[in-house]
Amino acid sequence: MAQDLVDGLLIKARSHLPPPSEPLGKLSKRDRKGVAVIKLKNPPVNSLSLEVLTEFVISLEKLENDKTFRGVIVTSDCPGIFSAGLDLTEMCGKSQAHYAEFWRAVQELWLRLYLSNLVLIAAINGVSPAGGCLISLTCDYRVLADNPKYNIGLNETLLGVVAPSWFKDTLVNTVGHRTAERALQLGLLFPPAEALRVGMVDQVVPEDQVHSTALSVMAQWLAVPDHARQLTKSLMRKPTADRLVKQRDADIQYFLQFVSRDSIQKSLRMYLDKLRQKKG
Ligand SMILES: CCCCCCCCC/C=C/C(=O)SCCNC(=O)CCNC(=O)[C@H](O)C(C)(C)COP(=O)(O)OP(=O)(O)OC[C@H]1O[C@@H](n2cnc3c(N)ncnc32)[C@H](O)[C@@H]1OP(=O)(O)O
Repeated sequence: MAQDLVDGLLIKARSHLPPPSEPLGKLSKRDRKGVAVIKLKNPPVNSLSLEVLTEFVISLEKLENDKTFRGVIVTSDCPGIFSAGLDLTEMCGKSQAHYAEFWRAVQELWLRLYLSNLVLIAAINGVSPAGGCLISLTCDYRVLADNPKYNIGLNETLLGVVAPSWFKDTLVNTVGHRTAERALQLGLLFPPAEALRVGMVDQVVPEDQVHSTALSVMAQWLAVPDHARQLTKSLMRKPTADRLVKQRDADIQYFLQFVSRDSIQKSLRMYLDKLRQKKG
């Protein structure tokens, strides 16, 4: 087992058998070949800082270019938290140049994940608001741990900000227009049973079965010839991705204008203060 620890992101690239302590589930040894595991590791809440976003993109690129790998399981190393979403401190009180660099990195990660040739399975082992939810939505399949605390959704409006059009598109492509419209306006975070009902996740399983289920699902997806599956994925997703590709700079400018507004800075600061005060 090759293991590589990058700042903020633990990558376990598994080209051989897992250690015997891990349950094999229903999988044969062959099924597990060529599957990497990307574990987000940026304690305490796996927020997506510029550094994490950058490392994530580099790791994906490495896996895409290494023909040993055909699938990736995306999961978390932080107990109870898949990802708290974009790092709010990257969007508060920083320079215009910083905002631009940060937003380009968010765009880049979304494009890489959404159009990845690899099979991506999200093993969601914790709460997953906003950007955390977005990461899982870019995957081909989502397995969520059955824990009432593990809410998932795009809650941006509750922070006083707006989910960008490509966040919205990703959700619409997953759950349909009406469900997305309601979820986005209300900033809904769905508990597991609701998330399953609306199609935000594909399966809800007991917490100790998330990883083994993700591996079983992976085997099913890897049984399909790569070229046919990849072209089909591209057919389904490229029109959505192209909308951002065609206007990346304009999207960054829009973000800059939006995030620089006093009212938005105030909303974000208040939200962060509220999180900090929670501790008491
Ligand atoms: C183009 C168009 C224009 C569009 C322009 C706008 C586009 C914006 C799109 C935004 C996308 C996003 O993802 S915005 C991010 C949305 N994320 C969220 O709402 C999640 C907020 N976090 C939480 O709800 C909770 O922290 C949760 C994840 C459940 C974990 O709860 P816990 O009790 O375990 O932990 P907490 O005590 O709350 O948090 C531990 C510490 O982590 C910090 N923290 C928590 N979440 C954080 C976060 N996202 N970023 C930074 N820091 C965070 C807290 O402040 C604490 O800091 P200390 O007190 O200092 O230790």
